[in-house]
Amino acid sequence: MHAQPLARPVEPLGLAVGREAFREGMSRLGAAVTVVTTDGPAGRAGFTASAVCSVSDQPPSLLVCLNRSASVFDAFSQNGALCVNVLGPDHEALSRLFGGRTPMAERFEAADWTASVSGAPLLDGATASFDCRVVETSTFGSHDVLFCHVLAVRLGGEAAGLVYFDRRYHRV
Ligand SMILES: NC(=O)c1ccc[n+]([C@@H]2O[C@H](COP(=O)([O-])OP(=O)(O)OC[C@H]3O[C@@H](n4cnc5c(N)ncnc54)[C@H](O)[C@@H]3O)[C@@H](O)[C@H]2O)c1
Ligand SMILES: Cc1cc2c(cc1C)N(C[C@H](O)[C@H](O)[C@H](O)COP(=O)(O)O)c1[nH]c(=O)[nH]c(=O)c1N2
Repeated sequence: MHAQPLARPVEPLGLAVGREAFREGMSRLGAAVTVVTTDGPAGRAGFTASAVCSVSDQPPSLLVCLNRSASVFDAFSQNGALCVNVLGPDHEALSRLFGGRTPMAERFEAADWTASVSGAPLLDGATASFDCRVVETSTFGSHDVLFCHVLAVRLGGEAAGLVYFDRRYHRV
């Protein structure tokens, strides 16, 4: 039998990869919703993040992508500690509050928090919380990628979550 030639006619893929096409595609990559917090010399801050990912279990580590234009950027880069709080099905309003343009005090007033080992606020009632020390930072495009060593994990009572998909929240 003869092997098929590898070259195939190029199919039109649709949208050229500009900013809009990229975002349109990414809107279909569903992601868990988290509120990432910090506290320390540069003060308390927090923001909603979906660009959070497990890196390695040895050492236990994860990454968070943070836009350098966010109001919280200086606090995160100076404190060097953060907590990733995985949101549950009832946390949609909290996600909106931490999703921008709300004064920091107002964001934190909407929930109860416990100080973690790193000093970053742990969200009471989170599905899971990862208390972290930032060990390395890479700058790429508009974002900094914060590589974090996980110091402690706290699990909530129920394994239920909130996913952002197609620009809407979905309870899982
Ligand atoms: N990674 C991120 O920084 C990120 C992720 C999700 C949402 N957001 C923010 O929330 C707003 C609303 O988002 P939406 O999902 O409802 O609609 P959208 O059309 O702005 O974004 C669609 C998807 O594109 C990606 N995206 C959006 N802005 C990005 C950015 N600056 N850098 C990298 N990826 C980005 C995300 O995966 C997002 O879910 C956005 O304007 C953005 O500021 C940022
Ligand atoms: C569902 C969802 C998911 C994300 C965001 C928003 C929303 C609604 N935002 C945006 C981020 O939360 C927002 O820019 C910060 O709250 C900072 O806003 P201020 O600059 O403080 O107004 C966001 N930003 C970021 O830097 N990395 C991320 O992964 C995400 N993910």
